[in-house]
Amino acid sequence: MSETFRRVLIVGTGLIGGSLCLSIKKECPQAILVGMDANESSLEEALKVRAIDEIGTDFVAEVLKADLLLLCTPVKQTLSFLKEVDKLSLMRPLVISDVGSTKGEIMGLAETLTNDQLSFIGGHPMAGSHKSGFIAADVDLFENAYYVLTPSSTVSAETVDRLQALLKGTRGKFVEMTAAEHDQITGVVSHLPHIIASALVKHNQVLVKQLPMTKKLAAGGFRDITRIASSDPAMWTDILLSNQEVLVAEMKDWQKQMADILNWLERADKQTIFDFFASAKNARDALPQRKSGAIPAFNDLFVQVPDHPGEIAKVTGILAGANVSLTNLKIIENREDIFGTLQLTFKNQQDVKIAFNLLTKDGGYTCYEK
Ligand SMILES: NC(=O)c1ccc[n+]([C@@H]2O[C@H](COP(=O)([O-])OP(=O)(O)OC[C@H]3O[C@@H](n4cnc5c(N)ncnc54)[C@H](O)[C@@H]3O)[C@@H](O)[C@H]2O)c1
Ligand SMILES: O=C(O)C(=O)C[C@]1(C(=O)O)C=C[C@@H](O)C=C1
Repeated sequence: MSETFRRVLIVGTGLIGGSLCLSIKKECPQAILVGMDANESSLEEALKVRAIDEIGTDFVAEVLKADLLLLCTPVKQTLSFLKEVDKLSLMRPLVISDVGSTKGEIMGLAETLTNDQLSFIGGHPMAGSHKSGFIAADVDLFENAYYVLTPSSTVSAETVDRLQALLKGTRGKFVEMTAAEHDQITGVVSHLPHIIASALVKHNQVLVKQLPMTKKLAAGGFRDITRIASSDPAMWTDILLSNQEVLVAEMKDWQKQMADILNWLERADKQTIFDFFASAKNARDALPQRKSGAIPAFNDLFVQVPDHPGEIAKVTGILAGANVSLTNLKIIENREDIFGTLQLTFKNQQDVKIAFNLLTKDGGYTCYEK
């Protein structure tokens, strides 16, 4: 049985770092988890629910004491931390891993580290959300999700085993691959779809200005395909710039595909259009089903409210009357001055269902879940 990590420093206790802390605490409660984050509220939330044991204040001092450093920040920030740690005089071995959505750039840097106390294992759990911060962290986020590891060339198999043992509570499926393979695959299945989702929302905005009803008619299809456009723009800027080469090639390919479809449409080529949809349907239907956990429930309810003073208090009053607590309430932009949308977030799906019934039946509100 290999030795476990005693003191773990997690930098970035947001969605991914926070979810990792929760799953480490579940299976390896003996590990001392020290959190650091630029956002104090994420740290305080994490400490409050004992996802971390301590809040660190001095990065260098904490690195010197840690056995494992988990970098859970946006990709470009992770690169800066790794460069900083490489310069330190470490008195004992330190294993470092990250969770960044791209692997080529970080592994390129990891292979040039000169500090012989460091071992770097790139990591990327393939599950997430459009939400950010510890508030969105979930102990089950990585259940049944692939967890990619890209150990650098000097790292021993035993060190990789130690990391996997610590992360056992994620219930992720660990898989090793090269950074280049990782970036090629995620470029296609994750990064390009994010660009397309955001471009679709931007495309829609033009018509929203001319025909405001566009917003209201955007139903399940538009909402499903654009959910990820609500993700953190800073994180996605880093991802695109970090996987630039792959994405430039993929976008050229995508443009070619769009040009082909445009051509079939202009020529009203019924058979080719049918074949396109049929082969896409077959491929989509053949995707492996994901078991519970990997697709997180967002516990959100969207409520349409008339733009009257006191309307928000009425909604929260109905929920308070039934003892249903909210974890977040957001007013979604409303330019029509007729109805606005409240995004209510609850602790679990059961509360979402109770709130849905109360607000539709007792309150007469129109509610939907995504
Ligand atoms: N969101 C996803 O779906 C997803 C999935 C897998 C991997 N990732 C990767 O995980 C990493 C974190 O993403 P996330 O979704 O948890 O984002 P997040 O915004 O929820 O968390 C990132 C945290 O890092 C903190 N941070 C940023 N710069 C910092 C700095 N200089 N010092 C200290 N703290 C700093 C932020 O305050 C934030 O709390 C990214 O590299 C991302 O590419 C994201
Ligand atoms: O489900 C989502 O919201 C995600 O965007 C998660 C998602 C993805 O599937 O593209 C996003 C980035 C990650 O690096 C891994 C997973």
